[in-house]
Amino acid sequence: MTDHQSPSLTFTDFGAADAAAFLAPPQPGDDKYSRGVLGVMTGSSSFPGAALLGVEGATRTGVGMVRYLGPGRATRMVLQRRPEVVTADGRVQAWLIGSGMAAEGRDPSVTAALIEVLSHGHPVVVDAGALDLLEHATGPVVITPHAGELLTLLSSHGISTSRADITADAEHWAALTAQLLGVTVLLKGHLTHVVGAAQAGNSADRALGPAVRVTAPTTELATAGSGDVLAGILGALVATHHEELDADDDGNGGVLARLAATAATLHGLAGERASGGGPIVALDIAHALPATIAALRAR
Ligand SMILES: NC(=O)C1=CN([C@@H]2O[C@H](COP(=O)(O)OP(=O)(O)OC[C@H]3O[C@@H](n4cnc5c(N)ncnc54)[C@H](O)[C@@H]3O)[C@@H](O)[C@H]2O)[C@@H](O)CC1
Ligand SMILES: Nc1ncnc2c1ncn2[C@@H]1O[C@H](COP(=O)(O)OP(=O)(O)O)[C@@H](O)[C@H]1O
Repeated sequence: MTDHQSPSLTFTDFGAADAAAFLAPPQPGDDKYSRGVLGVMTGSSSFPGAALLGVEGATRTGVGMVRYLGPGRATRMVLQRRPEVVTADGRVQAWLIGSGMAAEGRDPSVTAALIEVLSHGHPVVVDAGALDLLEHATGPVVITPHAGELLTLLSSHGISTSRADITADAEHWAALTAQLLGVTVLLKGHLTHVVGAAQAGNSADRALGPAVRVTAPTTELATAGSGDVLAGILGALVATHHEELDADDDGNGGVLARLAATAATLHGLAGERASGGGPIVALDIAHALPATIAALRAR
């Protein structure tokens, strides 16, 4: 526990029925652009695989198009496996940034590109190695830290806690972070906690909510790259729901929080389907997404 006050929120369970509401198929009048284009700036020479994992998560969730902009080796890996991905710059409706990057030692040109993305005003999913750049965001942001990444983020704001504390009291720390930073928080773990936050206002009077909890249906999700796939799933959902996000005027980031909880739910159910009781690798989660989405739509 901690001395830092967090808003008193009541967390409710978010499950398959809630997620199904955000998984409708495209409409007859849709095309790839109207469905939504996701820009992805992820991966590095140290972690090129994270780029592919996020792109697989996004494309298997269903999205009009993915534009991947990253380092050469990661780009080659992405294109080799997913020739559908466009690697030219252009218009997007949402961004996914930071997976497979490390804030420390990040190339200045990469930092500048990430800051430019954040300053465009599009919704952005911010993961791993871009979490230090939140102050540059001008549009809605959802962050996807695990407890260790949240610890680093909070210490950069002068808040000292521990990884164990964050895990033990995830509701508190997710709510405190949402209130402090004005971003929707998806705090990963066996239980994933999501708190929506209004961008506007300051930490003293910021509107928060909804606050929801997603329980993982399998512990096999605890494997390298699993979170990179989750970030891709969320990126696709944000891109394909950009119009609902634009119209979200309830002042507390409600749509973004529900999309985040949908991503965690889908990720868990796909992992469970892929596992069938046995071990999985991260790509298995991505591959199980279409059948998982079909099952949720059929409910
Ligand atoms: N295939 C890939 O390219 C993958 C890339 N990843 C990327 O790797 C970056 C770092 O993510 P992490 O979640 O590892 O960051 P963490 O903050 O959990 O860990 C940072 C570093 O601490 C060390 N560490 C922490 N706990 C440890 C333990 N129990 N045993 C041994 N070493 C430990 C590791 O050296 C690790 O690199 C992110 O950008 C992430 O997206 C990971 O998602 C794993 C897969
Ligand atoms: N014990 C667990 N049971 C169920 N899910 C877990 C467990 N541990 C981690 N996860 C899930 O696995 C994913 C791990 O993400 P992350 O820590 O970012 O790993 P990586 O950086 O290797 O992708 C998250 O979605 C998290 O919720």
